[in-house]
Amino acid sequence: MINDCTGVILAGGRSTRYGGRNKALAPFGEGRLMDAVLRPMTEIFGEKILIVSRETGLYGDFGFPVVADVLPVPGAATGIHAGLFHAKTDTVFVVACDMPFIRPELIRLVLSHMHPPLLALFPCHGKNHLEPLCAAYHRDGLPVLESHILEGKSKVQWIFTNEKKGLVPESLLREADEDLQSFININSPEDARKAREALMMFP
Ligand SMILES: Nc1nc2c(ncn2[C@@H]2O[C@H](COP(=O)(O)OP(=O)(O)OP(=O)(O)O)[C@@H](O)[C@H]2O)c(=O)[nH]1
Repeated sequence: MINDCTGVILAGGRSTRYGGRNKALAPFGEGRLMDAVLRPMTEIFGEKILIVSRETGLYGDFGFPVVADVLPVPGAATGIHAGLFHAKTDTVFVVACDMPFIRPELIRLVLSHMHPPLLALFPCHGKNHLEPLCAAYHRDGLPVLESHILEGKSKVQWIFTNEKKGLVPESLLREADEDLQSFININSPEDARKAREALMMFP
């Protein structure tokens, strides 16, 4: 178990592409989509997990603290900001509530490369495709994150300067997760249907 880091699950989205029904609570496997994300996260972080949302009343029955966004700008970046703001550790590992195939090995790999002076560390695969919603962040990045969000910039992967930003290359990622399934995310009911099928074939 990793002690000096908090696992943060982003769950304050509007699920527009999911038809407006909260996808975090959608049935998935033997539980809900959120349960599928919580399982690998608890394997790594134990009790040290925060669920971050605009509304804090939605997730009380998952057994983890639910904390509220701090900035009034909707978006995943605001959730990351709130995770860093509320966490009691300097480092957080953030994952979206719609990434049910995230592998504990991948989380461990990313965190093993998170060292000063990095403020953010992103998995990188394909043609320079960064994964800001499955990444590690340091508390010292809060001010820069906050000012960019308030300026209306939401692409977290481009907020940090090159010296403060690290990338975990695809070759290393594949050692932890050969097919990079960790990065599959569920946006629509059709995505969920395909993922449930995959789950039945490869439980
Ligand atoms: N805390 C918090 N999380 C957010 C917010 N907006 C999005 N998220 C989360 O960020 C992750 C990625 O969100 P998206 O899939 O891009 O957006 P979404 O709102 O969930 O879905 P769409 O409305 O279909 O775009 C999901 O885990 C969301 O729950 C927000 O304002 N606050």
